[in-house]
Amino acid sequence: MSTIEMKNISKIYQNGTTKTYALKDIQFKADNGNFITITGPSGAGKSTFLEIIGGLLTPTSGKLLINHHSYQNLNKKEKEKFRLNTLGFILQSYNLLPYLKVEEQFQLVHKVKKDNNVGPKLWKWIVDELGIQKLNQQYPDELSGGQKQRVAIARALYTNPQIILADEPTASLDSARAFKVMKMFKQLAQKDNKLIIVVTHDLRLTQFADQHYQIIDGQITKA
Ligand SMILES: Nc1ncnc2c1ncn2[C@@H]1O[C@H](COP(=O)(O)OP(=O)(O)OP(=O)(O)O)[C@@H](O)[C@H]1O
Repeated sequence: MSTIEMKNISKIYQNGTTKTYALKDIQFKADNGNFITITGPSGAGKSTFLEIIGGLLTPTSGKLLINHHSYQNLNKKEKEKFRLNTLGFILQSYNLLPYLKVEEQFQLVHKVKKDNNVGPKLWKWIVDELGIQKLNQQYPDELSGGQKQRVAIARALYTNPQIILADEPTASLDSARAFKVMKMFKQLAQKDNKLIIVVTHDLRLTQFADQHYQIIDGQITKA
């Protein structure tokens, strides 16, 4: 069972004397088995929201509960363990290592997390769904933007995370590919009981989600 809960989360960025109120008193709860999309205009706070859940950013105030435990109370090692074992993060920048072939990108993940990664059957399904079967021997700079994005999605799924956070995971994909990825996420939530949260500009993607939220001006509402 994986649950994320945000209680009165606010985030203020401060640059010199300039304050930006990126998130304002957010209340949010999500359970495993759900595929959730979050849309909103540019600068509304979507990435900030996702990065706080993923532990990449610390909120200015409020509480983040993961599986009913306070994330902020975990020590550094426990936070690293949670991120490695439970979380899959698909970032806007693909973050592929330029000197590794595609198959080596996955092997590297395996070196870092040896156990409880995806089994061969699920991995084959993921690779087929993403259409990356033939890319194993390519280096990132030999791939198109869409191919890089699909490899980055596969890499995040390799560790078989319970919670998947994705920031604009289909920005470089054409509509058909983007919809295929959404269907894959929906299936992973339903069949493998994962919690998947996708932040996107693309309103068409919300049709695949179990729940859809909007973030506007730092505030979240269920759509
Ligand atoms: N490191 C930072 N320092 C200062 N302000 C920031 C920082 N990161 C984000 N902001 C500001 O916080 C607000 C929310 O930004 P955020 O990136 O979360 O929005 P977003 O909805 O993800 O936007 P986009 O869709 O364009 O990626 C914006 O006003 C942004 O300019």
